[in-house]
Amino acid sequence: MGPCRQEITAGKGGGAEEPAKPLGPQPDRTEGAVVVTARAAAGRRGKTGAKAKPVAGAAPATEMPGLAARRAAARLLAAVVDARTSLDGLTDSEHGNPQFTALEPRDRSLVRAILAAALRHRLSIGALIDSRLDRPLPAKAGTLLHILHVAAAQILFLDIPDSAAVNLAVAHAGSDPRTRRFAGLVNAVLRALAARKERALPKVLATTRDAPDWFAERLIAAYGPETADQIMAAHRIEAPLDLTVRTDPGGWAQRLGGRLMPNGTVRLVQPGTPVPDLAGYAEGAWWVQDAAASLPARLLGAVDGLDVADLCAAPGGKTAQLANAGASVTAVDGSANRLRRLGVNLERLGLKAEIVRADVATWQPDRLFGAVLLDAPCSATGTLRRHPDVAWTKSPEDIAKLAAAQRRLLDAASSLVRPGGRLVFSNCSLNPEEGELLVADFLAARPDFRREPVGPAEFDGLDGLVDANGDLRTTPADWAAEDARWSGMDGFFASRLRRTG
Ligand SMILES: C[S@@+](CC[C@H](N)C(=O)[O-])C[C@H]1O[C@@H](n2cnc3c(N)ncnc32)[C@H](O)[C@@H]1O
Repeated sequence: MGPCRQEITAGKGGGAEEPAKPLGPQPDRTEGAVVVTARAAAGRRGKTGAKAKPVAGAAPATEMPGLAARRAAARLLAAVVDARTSLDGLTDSEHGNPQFTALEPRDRSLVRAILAAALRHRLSIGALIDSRLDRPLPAKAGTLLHILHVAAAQILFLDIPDSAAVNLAVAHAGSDPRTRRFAGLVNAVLRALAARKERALPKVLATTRDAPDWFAERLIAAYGPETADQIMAAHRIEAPLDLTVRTDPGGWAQRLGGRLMPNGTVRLVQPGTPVPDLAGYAEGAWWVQDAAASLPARLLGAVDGLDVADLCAAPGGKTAQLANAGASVTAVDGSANRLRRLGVNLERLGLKAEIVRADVATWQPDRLFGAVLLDAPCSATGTLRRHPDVAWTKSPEDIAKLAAAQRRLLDAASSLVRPGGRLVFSNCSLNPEEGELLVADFLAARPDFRREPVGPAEFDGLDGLVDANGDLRTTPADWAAEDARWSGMDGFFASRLRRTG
């Protein structure tokens, strides 16, 4: 099954390390083009004459401060783009990649920040690197390319001195037998990139879509070119921190220096404090939940005193909403680890639910439910602002497989609804195959269910988020604000169905 990319507790913070001291040669500030070839070895000159110097007087590569973090960043970037491994798993504090977990917390934050920048701008960075080469790198130059991307992400998007980023990349290349002979090329390309970034970066950002072709094409087909471009632009920016609060959202917005969004979500931008240290966290006044993720559970309507099955429930954002609204919730999920997190989250919030570990496809409880929510595991393409690896780890084939699996889960969920009861199907995908088309297919096969269209005025915040069929459809292009940092929401789909027979 696909990953679940919905948060309830602490988001993973970015943040650069303190500026590293310049090590060895300073970047060449020459504005002219430096065109280098793949054959340019250490000591060769680029066309401007910028000599690719070795790192003079530096400590052995393995001892250079900051090098382990860059190695880990390049290793993880390779795992994401070459092996399509999820970044969440790789950067898990306990079970993540050993090169990552061996780092100090400050370096882990740095690696996360580098990877976020490298993935959010992957094609722009690639275009800028290519523009510094007079011929493509050898086909097998994967490691070299990852070193260049990691350094370019720092030079172009992070608050790290160019000289530190360049020198660490040169040392990194020089310390690896696969890339040693390209250390000079790394030096020359990155120096040239740093020297020209003020002019070249805005140009390339304005003309590049930072998404794989298949991803962009599907967005354009589903939403039209204008909205698709807005969605892809939103993916370049770190998403705000959204909180669902138990009571008094206006008061909490004020206390936390945030904004009250139309649906009652409290939105913060770069709060500068780790989530667990924010006021209200310890006493369970709120939980982290994207504004769009808070909408599907509300489509069940008044649930006070109602028996609700929350299927695929962990880590429990929607369970918490339903329990907070007075429902008697049975939270079902197949993952023991994720259910543990759900339990911890509910405990912090002082909320209760019956927790069941089961495969939703085969779970057969001894009763039916008046309301069922299936928040299905999906491609998570709607969460790309928060998980920029998704575009690079997923493929069109994955989407077809995930849609088929969700269709099976929807059939299983439908068998748990009492006649007359409601079923809400939701996920955080932007692909109609996993949303609109899937529900159309279900309804065509199931005369015992009908769609119960959502009225755009049913509760505050739905304005503009309901499609012609009465389904909820949100994208990162919604809720556009003047300042992009306050804009958007995750891409979500939700359809409300009623069992008639
Ligand atoms: C989108 S996430 C759920 C997010 C959650 N509803 C929330 O609001 O916090 C999908 C969840 O489905 C679970 N899952 C995937 N396949 C499952 C299956 N066949 N049976 C039960 N749970 C499953 C995953 O473990 C994951 O926790």
